Amino acid sequence: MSSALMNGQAGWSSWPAPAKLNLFLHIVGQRADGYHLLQTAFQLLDWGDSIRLRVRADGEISRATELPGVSLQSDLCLRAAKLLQEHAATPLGADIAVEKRIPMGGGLGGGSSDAASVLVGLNLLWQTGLDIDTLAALGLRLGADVPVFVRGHSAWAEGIGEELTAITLPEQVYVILDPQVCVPTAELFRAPELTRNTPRGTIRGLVSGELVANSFAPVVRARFAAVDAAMHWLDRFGESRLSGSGGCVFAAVSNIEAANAIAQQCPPEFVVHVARGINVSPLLKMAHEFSVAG
Ligand SMILES: C[C@](O)(CO)[C@H](O)COP(=O)(O)OP(=O)(O)OC[C@H]1O[C@@H](n2ccc(N)nc2=O)[C@H](O)[C@@H]1O
Ligand SMILES: Nc1ncnc2c1ncn2[C@@H]1O[C@H](COP(=O)(O)OP(=O)(O)OP(=O)(O)O)[C@@H](O)[C@H]1O
Repeated sequence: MSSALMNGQAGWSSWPAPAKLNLFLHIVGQRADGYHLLQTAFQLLDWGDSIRLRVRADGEISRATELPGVSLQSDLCLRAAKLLQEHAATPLGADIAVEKRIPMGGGLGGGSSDAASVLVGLNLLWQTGLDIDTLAALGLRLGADVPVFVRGHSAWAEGIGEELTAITLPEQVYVILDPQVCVPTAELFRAPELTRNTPRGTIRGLVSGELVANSFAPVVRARFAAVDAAMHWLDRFGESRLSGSGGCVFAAVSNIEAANAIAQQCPPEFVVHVARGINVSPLLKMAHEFSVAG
């Protein structure tokens, strides 16, 4: 492996795990097993977590950094590594460190992206040779949002989020507000007041800017006052939207300078991030560089 891909400490390599926004999200039905059918647009961002991986010869899979509030059993990075290890029947193990920037339970897909980066990174480091379709299918067993991060392209999504069509969107700047509330996704999907028959949209509608609604927004705004307040505040600068099941909210702005000016005015109860939409994930680029470096 090229030494340029190692991050200086013996045996460790660093893998990006970008955040996502759901540019819109329509819940259009429900499957017999209770999972919801939706339409959404996943916009990958140039901002996110970093995962560091180090191969172990003894087969152990171990967490090298603490993830507050996340037990070893529920840690998506450890679960991703174990799933790949079992599926590929490799005797190798790994140490996994996460540099967390994406707020947990914020609707920005942090846990899912971390899991995807572990799957893609270890598949290369362990030389298990699984193709992207197999990795995406393994990822889907960990969460509905994992496949888009494995495939590494902003995408139109249907089904439960796994039927993906890569799309190329303008690389827009976004101001993202984190109202610092952890919204439990499963509980939101169970909400009796959730609209489950939103009319279907089209990619053309997305591109023309008609599709901005999120079926979760009325429910989340009614249940979490901080999310409602964040959307009200952001509405002064652009049409605010909810990402995923929340609690993070965002608005598109014309350029970085405008975004930074808005960020500077942000009230202290919200954490603000400025990020740019990207069509291709840095994970995909890293995987390519790694493969080329051999
Ligand atoms: C809201 C979104 O973030 C939009 O991108 C995703 O649909 C949620 O994806 P995720 O966080 O990866 O969620 P998962 O871990 O797969 O699912 C958590 C729980 O939410 C419910 N769930 C999830 C996805 C879906 N399409 N329908 C559901 O009803 C299920 O009860 C599931 O047990
Ligand atoms: N590596 C991880 N990073 C973040 N959360 C993790 C991780 N591993 C397990 N989790 C658990 O998963 C839960 C959801 O985390 P995540 O940050 O992906 O939420 P989210 O952004 O709302 O996801 P989504 O947008 O996919 O619904 C967390 O509350 C946490 O308990």
